[in-house]
Amino acid sequence: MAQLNQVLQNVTERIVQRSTHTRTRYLRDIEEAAAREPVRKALACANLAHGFAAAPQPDKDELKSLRWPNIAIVSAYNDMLSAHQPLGDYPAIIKAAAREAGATAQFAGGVPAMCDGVTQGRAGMELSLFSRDVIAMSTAIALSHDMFDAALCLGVCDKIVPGLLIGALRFGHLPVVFVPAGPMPSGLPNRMKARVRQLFAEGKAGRDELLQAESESYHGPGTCTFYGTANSNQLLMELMGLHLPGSAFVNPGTPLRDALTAEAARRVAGLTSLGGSYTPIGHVIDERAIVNGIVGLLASGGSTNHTIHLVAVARAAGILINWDDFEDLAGVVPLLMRVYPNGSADVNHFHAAGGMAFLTRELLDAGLLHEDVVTVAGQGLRAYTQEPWLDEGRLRWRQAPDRTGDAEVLRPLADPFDRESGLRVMVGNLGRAVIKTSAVKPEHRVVEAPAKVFYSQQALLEAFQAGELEQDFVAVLPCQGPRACGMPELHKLTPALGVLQDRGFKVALVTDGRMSGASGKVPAAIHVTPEAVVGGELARVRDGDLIRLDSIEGRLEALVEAREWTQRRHVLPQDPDGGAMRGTGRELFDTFRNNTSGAEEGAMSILTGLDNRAEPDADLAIEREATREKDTQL
Ligand SMILES: O=C(O)[C@H](O)[C@@H](O)[C@H](O)[C@H](O)COP(=O)(O)O
Ligand code: SF4
Repeated sequence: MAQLNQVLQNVTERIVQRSTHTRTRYLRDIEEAAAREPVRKALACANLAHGFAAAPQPDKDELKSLRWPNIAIVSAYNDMLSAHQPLGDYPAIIKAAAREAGATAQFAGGVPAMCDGVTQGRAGMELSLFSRDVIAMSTAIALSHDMFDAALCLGVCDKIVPGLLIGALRFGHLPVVFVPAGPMPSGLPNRMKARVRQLFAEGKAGRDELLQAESESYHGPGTCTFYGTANSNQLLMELMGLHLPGSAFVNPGTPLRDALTAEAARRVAGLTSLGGSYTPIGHVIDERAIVNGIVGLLASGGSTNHTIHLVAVARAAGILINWDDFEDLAGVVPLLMRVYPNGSADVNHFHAAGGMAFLTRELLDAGLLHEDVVTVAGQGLRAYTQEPWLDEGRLRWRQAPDRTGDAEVLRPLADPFDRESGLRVMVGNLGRAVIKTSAVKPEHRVVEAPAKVFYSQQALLEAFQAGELEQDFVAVLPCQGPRACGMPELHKLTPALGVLQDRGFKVALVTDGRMSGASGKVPAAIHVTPEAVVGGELARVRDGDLIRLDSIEGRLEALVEAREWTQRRHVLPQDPDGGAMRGTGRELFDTFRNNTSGAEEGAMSILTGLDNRAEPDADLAIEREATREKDTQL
């Protein structure tokens, strides 16, 4: 255990060193912004009167008296995301609970939220990644009213929690609690849904049958039950200390869910400078919290999207991380959870088997999480080894079960699903990439096959339907990166590539685009950086080139004779930005595409002015090699 903890300490110390300049400045900035009295006291009368003009009289009196803390509600409610639909009822619960706690609460602002399930495979997916930055900016607009002593962020899905968190961190002097809605009850198992999709892709199931399966899987309010980016977000909010303990996977529309929402309002009021335990979010999210998030993501087989979002969130707090940090932790963090796409269970099964409290205790006791952290539940992460329950209507917390409720879903550290968590950084002559192998069978973790280059998902799917892909091949999709077309998820490829894999062909995907957190069984080296349209090596690949994807050794290579390779031109399609999509608003995001950083820097089109370019530097590589060598001796 001591050796595992040593790697955790080494990686954390490396991040602290790398971030000294930016983190010091961040802490200084939030110190200067912190107020020891109601923030709204600094407003002129006119500003203040505008701020409470529409408030109900009791709140107006309190807002005018400057006695009580005032809480901002920032919400991503809409009817498009099943996960966000329950949030519509939360402001009323929050306002009532705030008053009980001697505080007021105002709906400070809404943020947009895109459902990646609705836009998957469509032009709207090209706005998805940058919607994270729009959400961060919208959060800032809400909090910019300067009426607030704390905030509650209501959001669940993919880019929404990262966007809310980036925005809230830029008001790092405020205490902030994240409030989730929880997963929908289990419907048609995800594996059966995926099976019907493959049958449909093969023409063996009709559209009615497919729609029936999808509707039985996605059937009500709440987060989709696979372990994708949305549910990875919930795990991160717990392990980074921004949820009340055990909030992540309590179903919506239940008494326990509503009790946790009300308690979040009471708790955040108590965390203000007026509440006696001032806990600004900028102190909760420090290097240790970020490392705890990475460890939890790895141990759970979480979404690859967080090799981008977590980097961006860390930057917003002045903390610089890169993919080497993920990989070095992945070398010692075991896989303790198997939830679809990494298994057949869903997050409700995980929760019932012991859930976050069990997982947190196992990792803490192994020295794989920093315990000495600041959280919204108080000092130390040990509180998160408890789960909430209602004792005759009273919200309480109790210890996690000693044993897992289902060893097929959740394992103790002594008996992991895998000694390593299955996230690798791939290096070689095609650039740097990431791959998640926790859902890839061992026999598919090395693929060496001829390249077939496609410049769109549609082109590959048409080739599949035409029967042109009945062979071993590596699908290479360049020009899918952030600057090219907003780095869409290419998850629509999963059923077709899954059919070919099931037919016995060795298939893999290499792209500078993303995959969904729900992708999994087909080996995919994604987020290739630098991306093709800025000179990345994917643009040199030609049909027929032998590509080797070796996720065991972490190598991604075009096996082309060196001289021929370097003499090749970069080939880009006529319209490398994927073409202006008429009627989809794509052109409104030109500024984001033109200003975005690379995937390993969080693909950020905001905060790019911060002095935070952290490249994987030579010293780091030497140190990493040394750490690796040491690890192999473990
Ligand atoms: O990163 C993710 O987890 C995905 O973006 C997810 O939020 C999205 O909804 C998937 O597309 C759902 O999977 P299906 O498309 O397979 O339903
Ligand atoms: S998990 Fe994905 S599909 Fe489900 S509501 Fe969230 S964004 Fe939409």
